[in-house]
Amino acid sequence: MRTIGPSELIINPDGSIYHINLKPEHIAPTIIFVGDQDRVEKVARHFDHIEFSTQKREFKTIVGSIKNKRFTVISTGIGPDNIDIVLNEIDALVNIDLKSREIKNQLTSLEIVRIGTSGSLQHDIPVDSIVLGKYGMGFDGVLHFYQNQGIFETKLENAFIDHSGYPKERSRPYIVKNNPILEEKLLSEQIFAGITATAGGFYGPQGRVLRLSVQDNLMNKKIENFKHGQLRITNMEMETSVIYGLSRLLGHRAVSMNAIIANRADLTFSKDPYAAVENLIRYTLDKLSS
Ligand SMILES: O=P(O)(O)O[C@H]1O[C@H](CO)[C@@H](O)[C@H]1O
Ligand SMILES: O=c1cc[nH]c(=O)[nH]1
Repeated sequence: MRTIGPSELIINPDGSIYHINLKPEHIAPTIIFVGDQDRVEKVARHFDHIEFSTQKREFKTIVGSIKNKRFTVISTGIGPDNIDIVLNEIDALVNIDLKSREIKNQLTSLEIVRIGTSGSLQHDIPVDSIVLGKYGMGFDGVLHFYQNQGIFETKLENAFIDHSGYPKERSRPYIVKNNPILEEKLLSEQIFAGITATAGGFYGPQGRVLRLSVQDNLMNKKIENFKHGQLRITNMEMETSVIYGLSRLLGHRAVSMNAIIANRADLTFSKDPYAAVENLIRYTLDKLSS
């Protein structure tokens, strides 16, 4: 059995894992990811009981329960690179024996739900609505650093690359499906569903122009126009592709839910983004705890 060295799996003196400062007992079967550390308490406000709370850097965690169902809610901060840290460390807490530094024989599969914010790319998906990502489309490149055979939707990727004339000097966009059983639990007629695109930045990588021009100012239009059967790219944010990709590789079940706070096609922004997020928190917790 392979032993994982101290430079690769870093354990703090108190026995917690390096960045997120958690121990195995802090990982509930259902994990909620939020970007903003202040959103952790907004989720936990709905818990009947709170058992633990901690924070290191942008990674704030509260463990609690609703009707005896246990949740760990953790802030991931901004961006796909942070998901690489949080998801690998959470997986290590359940699937690696921290004492022997060996991978366990019996692996645990977690339910992972992102409660995030995002920009809509479609005129008919307005601000303050909710979008569930059936697929994550990664412009970020993180999944290309892993052995990723069998998890990508290659046909769909090729159709998008042909449609958009995606620049060769960027990393190849990759597409990974969510967990359909968890999707069924979370979907309803009240919300939109489609491909959630993930960018490695908020401005240029999402086609926003302030002082700097972008390499291809038609890219958002091409993303908006892409159709594959019934599927289209609904929204853009900065985490979903890596959540879906790493969850598939590690055997976890993930779905990403986003409150639409900006409409990029209409150039509009929510008048009350906090109310939109609160609405998504209530919707998601209700579905997960019923
Ligand atoms: O509100 P959160 O969950 O952080 O999500 C979105 O907001 C951040 C950018 O403002 C990115 O993390 C993006 O994905
Ligand atoms: O447009 C948006 C809105 C929220 N988060 C993003 O990453 N993009």
